[in-house]
Amino acid sequence: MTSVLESILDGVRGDVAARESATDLATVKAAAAAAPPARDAVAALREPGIAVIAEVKRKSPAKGALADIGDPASLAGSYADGGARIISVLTEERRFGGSLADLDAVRAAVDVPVLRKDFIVGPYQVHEARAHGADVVLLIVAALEQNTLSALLDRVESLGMTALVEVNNEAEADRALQAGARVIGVNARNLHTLEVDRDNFARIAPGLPSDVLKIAASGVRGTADLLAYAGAGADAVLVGEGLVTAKNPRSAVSDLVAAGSHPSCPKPAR
Ligand SMILES: O=C(O)c1ccccc1NCC(=O)[C@H](O)[C@H](O)COP(=O)(O)O
Repeated sequence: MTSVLESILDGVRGDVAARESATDLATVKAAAAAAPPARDAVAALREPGIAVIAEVKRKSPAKGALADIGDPASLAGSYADGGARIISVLTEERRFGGSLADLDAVRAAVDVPVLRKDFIVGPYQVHEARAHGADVVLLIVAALEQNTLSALLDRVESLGMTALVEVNNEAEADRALQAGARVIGVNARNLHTLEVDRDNFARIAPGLPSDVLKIAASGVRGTADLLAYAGAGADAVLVGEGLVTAKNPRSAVSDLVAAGSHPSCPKPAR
């Protein structure tokens, strides 16, 4: 049976092929080269306290419609005002309702680094990300052969961006390290089954080198989850649903930021 991830990837490959036949790689590369330099996301993640990466997420395969986000720039502005260190923008269209136009709008609205959150399958999307102002690009280990993962990571870094390499188990974490990942996201959500296991981070993070930045992704509903992830060694949490469904996204972010910088919060393990 086709897993959720495989079916997302099938759609993404078709969409990338269509965009590439409209605008060729050379044109996208030139636009990327002309873009202002990428912001330093690693420095942002290394600031004191647990970093909050706040996501612009309209819908998802797991939950369906989450939020009617008419103005992603305004939402991103609220996240940044609340203290988010990085804004994550889901650009996948079919299953998440995102777009590169969302990335453009968010890039223009905030000064903090912006993550292109998508299902990257090849170099075209990496150059596209840079051309649209992304500073960070997500690479999902489960979606990529090892040689492709290593090549894409090198390409992301060669464009001055940071690769956030996502894993869901120890074998994927080993592959991320082998590829040279310096920023690893441990997703609580299994992208094949959509099952969320918040203990996943605590199982995997202790096996990662101390100089690797560790991001706990998915399933953060409030400060208790942030504190649990911090106690297990997280440098940052990545939050989507909990923020887009909040009555006041700015205060939801600032509550998380306050919890993550309170003296009683476990310090990032670096
Ligand atoms: O969110 C999903 O349903 C999903 C399904 C399949 C692949 C990826 C998916 N989500 C991407 C993410 O990693 C999350 O958007 C991100 O970690 C935030 O998660 P949450 O805070 O639980 O919305």
